[in-house]
Amino acid sequence: MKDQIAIAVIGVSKEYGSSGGSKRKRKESTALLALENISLQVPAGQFLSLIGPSGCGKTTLLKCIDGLLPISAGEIRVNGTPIDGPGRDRAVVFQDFRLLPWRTVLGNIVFPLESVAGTKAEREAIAREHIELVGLRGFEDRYPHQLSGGMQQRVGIARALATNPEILLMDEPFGALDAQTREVLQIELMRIWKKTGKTVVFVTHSVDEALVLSQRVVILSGRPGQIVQDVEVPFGDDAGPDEVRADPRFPELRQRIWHGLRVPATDGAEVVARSR
Ligand SMILES: Nc1ncnc2c1ncn2[C@@H]1O[C@H](COP(=O)(O)OP(=O)(O)OP(=O)(O)O)[C@@H](O)[C@H]1O
Repeated sequence: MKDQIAIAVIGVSKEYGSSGGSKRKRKESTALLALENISLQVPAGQFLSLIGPSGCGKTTLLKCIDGLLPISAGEIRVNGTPIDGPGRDRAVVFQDFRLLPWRTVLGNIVFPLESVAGTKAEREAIAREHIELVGLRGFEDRYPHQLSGGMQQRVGIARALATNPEILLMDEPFGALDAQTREVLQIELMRIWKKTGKTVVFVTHSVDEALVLSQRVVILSGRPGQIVQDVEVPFGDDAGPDEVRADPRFPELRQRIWHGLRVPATDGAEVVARSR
């Protein structure tokens, strides 16, 4: 299982505004090359972070892997099979949680299970297991507006995991949270990742967050996004945020990633990233 390739991105490019209409019309329209010739293999169970300047195509790549967005060139395979749309083997966690406001915590987590076979009692039992996993026992009957941002994102993570996808795609999941909540959820996510063994692709703007969480950091250039560096993170899966930051190798790695982020965009886009 460990050496199996969960996600293979093979020579993928993505151009927005390039489908439909005549060739001349497409050229005249505002076609935009977001990703260019991305190739990436993610072994099963790996925690990989994608980092890059704003607008470099991180979300686009995540959506392409999810199958939500058609690609313009190349191929994406999940467990060796080319994808042609979203599938139950993948789930996404969004920055803005995207919970159903009229449903309780339990109702939100049950929701994706409703299209899956099983009785109501079975679905609720699975949802309760995941409520427990993300530390929300006792909050089953609360509505999203009654929860803090951090708690809402715990629901988002539980909902994504409830259908037992093999791959978790996380699009800046902690970007909307304050620094303290963010760190608490980073620790929680590490615990959940180790317990579930999911393959995780995690988009972030934060170099520190990428280093604290991941086994590997892939750096994209400014638009069109291309892979400029692929960095193995050596701190080990059991190192918490404080230990990672205290590691003598941390400053050098951090510097190396920052350097990678300074590769100028071919279209002159601004290079932006956050240190935390
Ligand atoms: N639906 C769309 N139609 C046209 N262009 C789009 C669309 N979605 C994204 N883009 C453009 O594609 C480029 C990549 O966008 P994307 O959101 O993937 O970048 P990102 O790296 O995730 O950005 P950020 O870090 O700011 O969230 C940007 O220039 C964006 O304006």
